[in-house]
Amino acid sequence: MTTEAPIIELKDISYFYASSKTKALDSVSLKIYPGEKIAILGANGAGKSTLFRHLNGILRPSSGQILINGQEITRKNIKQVRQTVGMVFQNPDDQILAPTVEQDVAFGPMNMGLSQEEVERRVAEALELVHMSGFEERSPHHLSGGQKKLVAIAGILAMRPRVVVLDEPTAGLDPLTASQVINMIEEMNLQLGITVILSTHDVDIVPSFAERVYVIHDGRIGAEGTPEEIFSKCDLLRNAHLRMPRIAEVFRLLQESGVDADIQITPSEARNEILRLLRMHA
Ligand SMILES: Nc1ncnc2c1ncn2[C@@H]1O[C@H](COP(=O)(O)OP(=O)(O)OP(=O)(O)O)[C@@H](O)[C@H]1O
Repeated sequence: MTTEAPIIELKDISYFYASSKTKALDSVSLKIYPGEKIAILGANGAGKSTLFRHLNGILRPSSGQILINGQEITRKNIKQVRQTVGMVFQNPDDQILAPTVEQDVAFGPMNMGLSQEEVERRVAEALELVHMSGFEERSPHHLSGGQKKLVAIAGILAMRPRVVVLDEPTAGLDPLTASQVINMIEEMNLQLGITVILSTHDVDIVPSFAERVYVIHDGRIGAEGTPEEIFSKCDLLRNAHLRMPRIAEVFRLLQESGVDADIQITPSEARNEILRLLRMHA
């Protein structure tokens, strides 16, 4: 965490869907700092998408305050807010509208009033970043789910936002495509300094991706901390309908069998711990 001011701050946000009489968010407070990689971890129906829809002004809170770059979202600054906070929706079909990939990725930068030359430059750059160069003339609707997701991310990157919010970016993707999408998200954080916030219920992708995790359950923030802190709270995870990462479960089973192992949550830390145990017992 840095000493900089938060780029996103939520103060005591609540949201009530009148149609389903659901309090989807209940006094949610959080702070996101520039350059961070954040995971919002929660089970189905926990409130992740509702939370995200507040971050670029799609929904207005029933109560509480949202500050983007220190400013409340107003009708006047909403365009600027959406250029600061780019949103990648769960279902790429909600986002992809143009007949070709190129036109689709160009949509955002064109709406920003940029010159044709600049739009073309940004489209080429964004497609290269998501490894989709060569797909310019293809119809987005005839791409695979993973490719559609990458085109949707390119469309957001072309606007050069400071923050990218991704709602369940790996949902419905096969394991290889899911890890390619996560790698690509990490690259955009590392190379472009973009703050990344993703939501997921996939506990196995969180440890190697996130620097900080917020656990959301029934519209409330249940915990905040590093992945190590979060995944040491077994009761909290169980109450939130989540679990430990598979790797950590192996170490818990070893502990139950009497092995003096420390619980690890990433493959590389797991390897180090196993090597340590092997050396100890050699
Ligand atoms: N448009 C809506 N109208 C009425 N109720 C809604 C609407 N969208 C969500 N809800 C309700 O609000 C609660 C939170 O839903 P939300 O979609 O934010 O959860 P989520 O964590 O994103 O879930 P998932 O992982 O299943 O996508 C749920 O109880 C849901 O039924």
